[in-house]
Amino acid sequence: MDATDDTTRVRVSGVSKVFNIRHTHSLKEWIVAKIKGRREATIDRFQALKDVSFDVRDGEAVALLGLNGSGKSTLLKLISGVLVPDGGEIGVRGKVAGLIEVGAGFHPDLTGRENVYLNGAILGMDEDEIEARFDDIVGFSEIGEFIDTEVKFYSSGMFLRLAFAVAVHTDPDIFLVDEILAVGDEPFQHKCLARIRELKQSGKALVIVSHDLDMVAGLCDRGILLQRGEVVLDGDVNDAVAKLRAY
Ligand SMILES: Nc1ncnc2c1ncn2[C@@H]1O[C@H](COP(=O)(O)OP(=O)(O)OP(=O)(O)O)[C@@H](O)[C@H]1O
Repeated sequence: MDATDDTTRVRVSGVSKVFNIRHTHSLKEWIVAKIKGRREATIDRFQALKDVSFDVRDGEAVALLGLNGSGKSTLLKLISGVLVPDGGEIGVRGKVAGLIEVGAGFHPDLTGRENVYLNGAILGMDEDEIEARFDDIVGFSEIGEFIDTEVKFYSSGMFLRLAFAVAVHTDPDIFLVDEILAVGDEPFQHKCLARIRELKQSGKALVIVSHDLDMVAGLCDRGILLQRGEVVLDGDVNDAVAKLRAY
C-alpha cells in the first residue's frame, strides 16, 4: 500500500480468486469412467472474482452488493485474510475485526466466558485488555448467566450476540460485516446497527455485505456492485442499489 497515504485502510488491486470444484458422479457414471480408465471425479476451475480493484478509506462505509454467488463473501474473506487471492494483491492497514462467519474462532466445548478470551486473543487483544472489557462484552451480548454454558448449547442468535460483542470491543480500524446480522432478533439488530454507526462516526472503515438493501442504503455512502465476480459499479450506494434492483 502507498506509504504516503495513511487514510487508506484497505487496498484491493487487480484481485482474482479461483475455486476448484469437484464433481462427483452417479454410480453408473463412476462404473463407465472406471471401465474407460478415467478418474472418477473431475475438477473444474471456477473464477469467483476477476480483476477486482478498489480502496476503502477511514470513515467510509462501503456496501458490497450483488446477486447470489456474485463474489461478495469471497471478497470479504480475502480482506479479512481467511482466503488468499490467486492474482493481484490485498493490502490492509490496521486491525481488522468483524463478523464473517458466526462462530469462526469459537470452540463448541468451551463456555461463553472461555470463548470470549479465546476469540479476543484471536482478534489481537491481550489478556489484560480482555479482562478490562469483559463486563462490557457480556453486557452488550445480553447473554446473562449463559456466559458459563458451553457454546455448543447456544442458539444461533446467542452465538451471534457473543461474537458481535467481542468483535466490536476489539477497537478495530476496519470492521467487516457479512449477512449474518440476520440471525439476531430485531432489538439486537438495532443495537448492532447503532454500534456500527458509532464505529463509522469515529472514523473507522466499514465493509458490509447484505441483501437488506434499505438497511445498507441507510448505513453506507458507497456501493460496489459485483456481477459474476466483476465490479460493474463503484459509486453512490443509492445508484448501486437502484442498478441491482433493476436486474
Ligand atoms: N470454497 C469454495 N469452493 C468452491 N466454490 C466456492 C467456494 N466459496 C465460494 N465459492 C463459489 O464462488 C462464488 C461466489 O461465492 P460468494 O459466497 O462469494 O457469493 P456471494 O455474492 O457472497 O453470494 P450470496 O449472496 O449467495 O451469499 C459462488 O459461485 C460460490 O459457489
